[in-house]
Amino acid sequence: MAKIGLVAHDDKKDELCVWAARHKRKLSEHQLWGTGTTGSRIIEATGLPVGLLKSGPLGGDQQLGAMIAEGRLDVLIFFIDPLSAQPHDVDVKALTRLATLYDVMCANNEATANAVLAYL
Ligand SMILES: O=C(CO)COP(=O)(O)O
Repeated sequence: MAKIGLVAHDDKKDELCVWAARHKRKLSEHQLWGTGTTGSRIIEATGLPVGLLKSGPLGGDQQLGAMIAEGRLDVLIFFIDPLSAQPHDVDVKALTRLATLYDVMCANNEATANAVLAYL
């Protein structure tokens, strides 16, 4: 069982919810964590249990980063919106940086998320 973090920027939340619903059975085999809004939307969309952290801009990205640094997260599924500026861009960069540093599987789009989930 892998520990998976789920995050999406606002314009990507629908896409992540549809993806999570499509992969509900496989995701149910793993322990799920999400930033506040994304995690709540995934619970609504799938009924899967998701541990809720703070909303991303309020520290949720940093909480996921801390989980990575402490070895408590195996996979990060983070649908980033490449077309919008984020007020908390430094947090976004810190999270993806820690995922890279700690060699955590990190999927920033649907194609990669599919590949990661197929691997698990
Ligand atoms: O901002 C986010 C990722 O950077 C996600 O946070 P929310 O899921 O709370 O919207």
